[in-house]
Amino acid sequence: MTDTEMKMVVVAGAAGRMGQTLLKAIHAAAGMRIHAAIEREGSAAIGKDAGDVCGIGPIGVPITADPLEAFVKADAVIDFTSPASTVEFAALAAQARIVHIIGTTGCSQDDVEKIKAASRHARIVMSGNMSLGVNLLGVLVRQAAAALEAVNWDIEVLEMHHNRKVDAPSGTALLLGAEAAKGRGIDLLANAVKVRDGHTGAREPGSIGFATLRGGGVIGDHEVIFASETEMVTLSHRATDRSLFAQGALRAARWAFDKKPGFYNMLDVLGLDS
Ligand SMILES: NC(=O)C1=CN([C@@H]2O[C@H](COP(=O)(O)OP(=O)(O)OC[C@H]3O[C@@H](n4cnc5c(N)ncnc54)[C@H](OP(=O)(O)O)[C@@H]3O)[C@@H](O)[C@H]2O)C=CC1
Ligand SMILES: O=C(O)C1=N[C@H](C(=O)O)C[C@H](O)C1
Repeated sequence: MTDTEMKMVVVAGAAGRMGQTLLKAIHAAAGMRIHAAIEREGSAAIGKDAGDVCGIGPIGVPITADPLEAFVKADAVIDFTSPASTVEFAALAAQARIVHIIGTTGCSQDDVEKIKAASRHARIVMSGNMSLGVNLLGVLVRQAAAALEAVNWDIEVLEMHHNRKVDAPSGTALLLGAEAAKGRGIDLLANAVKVRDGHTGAREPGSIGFATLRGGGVIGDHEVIFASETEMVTLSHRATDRSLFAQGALRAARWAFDKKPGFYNMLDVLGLDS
């Protein structure tokens, strides 16, 4: 391992589902070190050893609520937290000139603009899904949407997640919807139907519909359905272990290390056609 490789990594939201998964993945990764682990001010995890929190035993890294101190000598921060904290961390990552990997979903357009502004000085990779499979699926959805013309084929995106998820539709569903819109040459925001309730009227031709299911411990299921009068094509992905997302995030951090400041996504990291 040399100074030209990713080493010192900060985990934001260290006590969360993804935070714990990331701590374990970084601890096991060749050449990478858990430089710091941070949580929200007032969290019950503050002061605890990050290794104890994620179940690998003590590693001598206490969880703190001081992101600036954590970022200053770090190479990267990996952040699966909440929109407000992610916007704050992007500004601090820019100040510290480090890599910022963002898995947080549910960010508003305004949040994304602020994150993009921070990417003038930070190398930021942001994606609603860090897995190879979902990003490949996105490329396939774009191709299918381009090939199956809107006049005959309706597009619906269905997702199911665990009962603790707080945002809807999922970041992945929106990523897949965006790829479908790209394939059709339309704007997703102007054509998305995210809620149906009551007397909705007939389906708007050319729209892209979203349906959200929540229940149990489902890690992440997604389907993109192309439906015509006479046939149906379904492209789908199922995540069966959260370590999938952590491995994608580590890959993104390594990739971003020698890049120029900028706003990147997983298609850039994976070298898939964008
Ligand atoms: N892109 C991808 O591939 C994936 C994205 N995700 C996304 O990642 C995010 C987190 O998911 P998940 O781990 O399941 O959620 P959790 O709620 O389990 O974890 C989020 C953690 O972040 C903490 N947090 C909130 N605010 C701050 C702050 N200001 N500073 C430090 N820590 C903070 C939370 O603390 P507290 O609970 O005290 O608020 C919590 O411990 C979600 O947006 C989810 O959709 C998840 C999986 C894959
Ligand atoms: O909150 C989750 O758990 C997940 N969130 C991401 C999303 O919103 O798509 C990715 C994954 O599906 C798990």
